[in-house]
Amino acid sequence: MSDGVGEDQDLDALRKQIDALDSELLQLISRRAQYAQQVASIKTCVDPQTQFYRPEREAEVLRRIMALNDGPLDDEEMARLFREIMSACLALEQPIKVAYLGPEGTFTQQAALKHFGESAISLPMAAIDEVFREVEAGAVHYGVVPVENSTEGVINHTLDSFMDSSMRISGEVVLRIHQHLLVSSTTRRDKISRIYSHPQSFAQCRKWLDAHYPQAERVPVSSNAEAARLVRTEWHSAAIAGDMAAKLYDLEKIYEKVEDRPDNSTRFLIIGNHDVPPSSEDKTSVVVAMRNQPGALHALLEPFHRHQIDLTRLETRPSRSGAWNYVFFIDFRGHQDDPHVAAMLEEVRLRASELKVLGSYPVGVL
Ligand SMILES: O=C(O)C(=O)C[C@]1(C(=O)O)C=C[C@@H](O)C=C1
Repeated sequence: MSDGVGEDQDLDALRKQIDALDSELLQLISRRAQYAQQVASIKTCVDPQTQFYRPEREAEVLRRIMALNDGPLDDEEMARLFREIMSACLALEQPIKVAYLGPEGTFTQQAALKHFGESAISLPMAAIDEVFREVEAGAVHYGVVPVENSTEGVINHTLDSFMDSSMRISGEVVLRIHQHLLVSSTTRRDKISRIYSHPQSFAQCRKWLDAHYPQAERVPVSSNAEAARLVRTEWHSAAIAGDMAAKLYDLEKIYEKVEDRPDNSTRFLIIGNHDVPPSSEDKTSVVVAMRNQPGALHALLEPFHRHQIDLTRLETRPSRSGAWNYVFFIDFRGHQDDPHVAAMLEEVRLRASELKVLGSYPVGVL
């Protein structure tokens, strides 16, 4: 049995070691931040209109850290810590403004902070096209919009916005979506007769709700955060929403992770005004219009196959003009500057009635 004295001494000794390491870490992080400041002055010297945020470099930094990591913290955890250090360094160079599909507390805000880190200034927008407009107008540096969910499929509004816009995709981020049943401190838990949520979230939790709350009225609202807000005002209501909304409105989770599929995740796109140079692992997104004739889809896909380019997604949207008979959204591995990708795109351009490259960007790291 321990007398407590030896234990205290062991603890003291370990905490001294931790203090010493923290002092070293502090100095190292400060030196890193100074280097970032020097990088910023070189960038401004070379080009006064420079981009401070460099997605390809950030992806490389995080990938390198994950490859070097030997534990005990896992790779993702370590990358998240470095994500925050880099976010703070970038904020020293230039505070980065990011518009996202709001309101505050949505999964899109969570995705924005996961991608840019907590030092970014995140601004909620009421609709997807507003995010596009803010970026286009230069009111913010970047925008974040959802594009597809593993359970519910593509978010058409985002794809349609790309058809009318000159915005470029500069990154992607995938978020595991966990939905919870939330109540406030005044909710009568045995009397829940109404549940609020966004239609997509209802769809992701349909079976769970049928099994647990078959009688409750399901009221669709514009966002999960709005659902959480409404719960605060009604004693017989609950909301299906995520952690950020729960925290923002101080709600309690009475059931956690109620999504029907355990791998439920949403992919978000980062939109900006600039092309991103290659990193070691990139994806490209294009939108292609084909004439309405037999074999059109085969003609479109054949060059991808011949150049051995790996398709990661293919979506069709109805065209909105005569020229755009079939519109395909295609994602594939590789960067538009890679010679074999550039050659393939040239061939597709000849076969299509229109081809627009939406951007090449690093494959999501976190
Ligand atoms: O390497 C750069 O260009 C930097 O500005 C430094 C740094 C970093 O902290 O590592 C910061 C911001 C950029 O988005 C990328 C990397």
